[in-house]
Amino acid sequence: MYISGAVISADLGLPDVGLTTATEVATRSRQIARMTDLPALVDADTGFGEPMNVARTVQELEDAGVAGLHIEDQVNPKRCGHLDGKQVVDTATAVQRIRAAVDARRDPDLLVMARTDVRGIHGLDAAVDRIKALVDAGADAVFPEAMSLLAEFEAVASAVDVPVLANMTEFGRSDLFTTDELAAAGVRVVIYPVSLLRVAMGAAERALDTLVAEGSLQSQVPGMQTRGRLYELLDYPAYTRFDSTVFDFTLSAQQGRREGAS
Ligand SMILES: C[C@](O)(C(=O)O)[C@H](CC(=O)O)C(=O)O
Ligand SMILES: [Mg+2]
Repeated sequence: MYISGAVISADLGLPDVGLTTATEVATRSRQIARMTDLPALVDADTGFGEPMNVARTVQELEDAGVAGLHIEDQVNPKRCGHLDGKQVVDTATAVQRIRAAVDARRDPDLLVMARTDVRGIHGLDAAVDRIKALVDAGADAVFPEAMSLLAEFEAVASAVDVPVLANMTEFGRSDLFTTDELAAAGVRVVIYPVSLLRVAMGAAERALDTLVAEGSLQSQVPGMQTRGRLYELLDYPAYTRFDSTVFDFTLSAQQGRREGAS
């Protein structure tokens, strides 16, 4: 399960250009990680400062309950890896960030993933060299950003022994390869970082247009998550052990109230 920096930024009404703080990302990560038993991988951007800040970021995220995080080699202010005009730090600085992250973790199982944005600036060969240096520095997995061809993933996967991640973000540099295609290219982890935000916000905008056009959301109801499903996800029934009235409503009672009101 992936916790996206771009989505945390959007959630705060901010562009994804390094404006969020480590505290905001850790707080949101804690809220998300507690809702699932799946391992959570969080986007730690550049680590929020110098290598010493990277160390503190790693511990804050570890305390938030994530299973792993990735640190990238962009300069600050960072930007979406699929945009033009990115800049990266030199290899020594990138390596220092990863070393700081690896040394700072207290849980040896916390996954430290190194992301490199070099591909979009200096090309694939330079990206592969950078990735090898990051793995030598202790990275447990790698995230080659803004790749465009399957063959590029293959080149990275055959250059290192650690798992390789593919970023299948829409409207980016890469075609949206299938998981089978990526697996055949040696990729072991795939993220769809902003996809559910795009799906949900696409639906929200269409619903608002409908409300303006039709004066009601009635026609949208079949596409909505039901009240029952939401309550199931939030585990309402579990709270009846504290207060038996918490979950004593029925849909027919609601129906009755509606009819009574009309
Ligand atoms: C993966 C990513 O870092 C993110 O924050 O989710 C972004 C996603 C995006 O902007 O599409 C990225 O830089 O690729
Ligand atoms: Mg990001």
